[in-house]
Amino acid sequence: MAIIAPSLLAANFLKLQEAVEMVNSSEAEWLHLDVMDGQFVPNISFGPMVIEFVKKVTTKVCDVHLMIEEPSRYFEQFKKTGADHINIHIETCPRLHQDIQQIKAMGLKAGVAINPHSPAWLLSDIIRDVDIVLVMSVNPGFGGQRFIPHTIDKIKEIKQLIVEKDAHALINIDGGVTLENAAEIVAAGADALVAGSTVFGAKDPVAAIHKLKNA
Ligand SMILES: O=C(CO)[C@@H](O)[C@H](O)COP(=O)(O)O
Ligand SMILES: [Co+2]
Repeated sequence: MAIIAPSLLAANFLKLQEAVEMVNSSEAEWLHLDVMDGQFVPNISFGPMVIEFVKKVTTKVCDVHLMIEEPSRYFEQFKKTGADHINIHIETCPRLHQDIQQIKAMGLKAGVAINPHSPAWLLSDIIRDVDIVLVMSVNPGFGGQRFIPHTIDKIKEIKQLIVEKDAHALINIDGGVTLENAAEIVAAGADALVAGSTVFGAKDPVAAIHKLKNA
């Protein structure tokens, strides 16, 4: 069964506490928090101040996805406000190895996120150092987009790389995950699924999480 990480980006921001409490009452293990800076991605979402309040209510693991330029400037701040995982993009980090070591030295799990255009082999020399690979199955910046089909092959390639390199990273898929495609994504090798609109757009979000988990 996959780990489920509902993305708060799709919640009603006027009712964030209700959204976090709904996730608390569900079978989800992680809470995915999308931080966007209007530079690396065209959208601006929320930052450490919001996460600090979310952390006071959530009982789940805080999986922070940094879609920002020079993310290392903010590692300390995100740790302080409650991140358990910090995911950074391979596309924004010229010193990725150093940044990953820094996240782990703070006692957090380190994830590397990879955009749809970046090939799986780029992970070859970092895969043994990371706890999570966050595979973007949409172009980052917005919720509610359609899953890019070639991600399925990419998941298989990354899974193979993990086996070949005797690595232990979890594969987390982010973007366009639905009740219809979740089973195929898990069958390809995904360990975790981020879901924004599928969860928060559902009439019964707790049931949607249950269905994703059992996909
Ligand atoms: O990082 C991102 C988007 O950039 C995601 O985490 C989205 O928030 C997922 O939303 P859905 O595609 O599930 O609606
Ligand atoms: Co995300």
